[in-house]
Amino acid sequence: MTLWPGGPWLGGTSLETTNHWLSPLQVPALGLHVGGPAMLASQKDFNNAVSQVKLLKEDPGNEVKLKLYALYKQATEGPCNVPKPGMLGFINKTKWDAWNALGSLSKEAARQNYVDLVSRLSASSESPSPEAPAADRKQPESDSLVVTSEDGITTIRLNRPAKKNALTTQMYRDIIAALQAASKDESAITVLTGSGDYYCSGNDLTNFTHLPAGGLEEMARSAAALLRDFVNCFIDFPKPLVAVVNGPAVGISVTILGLFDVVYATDRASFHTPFSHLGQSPEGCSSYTFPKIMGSSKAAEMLLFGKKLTAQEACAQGLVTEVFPDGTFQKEVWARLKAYSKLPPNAMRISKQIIRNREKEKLHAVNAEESSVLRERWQSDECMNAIASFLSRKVKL
Ligand SMILES: CCCCC/C=C/C(=O)SCCNC(=O)CCNC(=O)[C@H](O)C(C)(C)COP(=O)(O)OP(=O)(O)OC[C@H]1O[C@@H](n2cnc3c(N)ncnc32)[C@H](O)[C@@H]1OP(=O)(O)O
Repeated sequence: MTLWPGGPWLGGTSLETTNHWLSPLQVPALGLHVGGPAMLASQKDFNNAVSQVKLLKEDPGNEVKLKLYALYKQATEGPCNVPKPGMLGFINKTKWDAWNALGSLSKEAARQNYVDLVSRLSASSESPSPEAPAADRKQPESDSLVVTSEDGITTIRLNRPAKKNALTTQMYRDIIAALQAASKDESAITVLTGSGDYYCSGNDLTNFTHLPAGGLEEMARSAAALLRDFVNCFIDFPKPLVAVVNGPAVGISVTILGLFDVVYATDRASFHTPFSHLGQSPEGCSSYTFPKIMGSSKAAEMLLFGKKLTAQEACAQGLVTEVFPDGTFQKEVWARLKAYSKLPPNAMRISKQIIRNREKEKLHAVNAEESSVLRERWQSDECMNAIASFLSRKVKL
């Protein structure tokens, strides 16, 4: 099926015959009204992305083209308000459905999602080979992350036990690179875990003390961009992704659990999202995934009031798949994962796709919004004071 014959809305010619498969999107992107939070992609970024699409080396397929089409329309015209085409106009109806499915997504968020999608497509069309063997994997820049591949399992291990595996800026970047490599390597399953007694104590609060030349505003801008890229990698990760939660988890290490396929926890683990205490707001798509997983009032208790859950409570709420006694945790979990890793990898990928795909655009929109809100929060007195209190040892969570 081609989705791109000339249609009454866009007046393009058949893309397959002209070899300009996205020509319908080349509607002049000039003179469009755009506003919204400064954090989201600018009009210039959007125009660049529209141009970049024409340079993609590979046709991304109809499903992706449909997404690009819907996001373009939403970004330039806002929510779909044209009449639904009749049953006979099948292609136009498919396009209309895609646009309409974006609901009331703001023009700004649609523009951001369009830019993100094009950037991911450009990156993957530039990658030299679809399968990067583990031996060729670029190793993380620091020892704080250890990536290994064995028995069909790629393991990304946070390795900063003296700091409770708090995530430095470099670690976010290394995790992004590790996930990108794992998505293309030969392993069937990817695992995130921690070294030592903690799984992860969340964002390293000293990240906020390294002020760049542009000051607080620039620090918040670049942290929000990094956060968005980091979370996007989890949203888009194509293989089964398992968290092996070897101890307490705090902040972003908890929120992204909603983007994992399976979460195994030791009975020593706890799950804590103290965002209000820190003058911050939820990320990792938890403002969307947590209410879906555990219901809105349980999610609010965690995300607004910072209620810490035990492993058993988190399991009862659906955030954790299964809890194991600490003494046998590693043995039991790895034995199980080794058995799962022998299942046919393509079947697992495809099943994950079916389960997750229809949520992806929504998750990208949520991620863009959460990052944008946090960019403001990080510049607030509430947040600055909370971080100063932790760093001066006045407060511990
Ligand atoms: C760019 C993307 C941003 C994404 C936004 C993310 C948001 C979040 O993740 S919010 C959550 C942030 N995390 C925290 O607020 C946790 C802060 N840490 C603590 O409250 C405690 O350290 C603890 C409860 C996690 C552990 O307490 P305890 O067992 O008593 O151990 P210590 O406090 O002595 O910790 C040992 C050592 O580690 C340092 N450390 C621990 N966590 C962090 C952290 N998140 N950031 C920076 N440093 C951390 C702690 O300061 C100690 O260091 P030393 O004193 O040098 O030994």
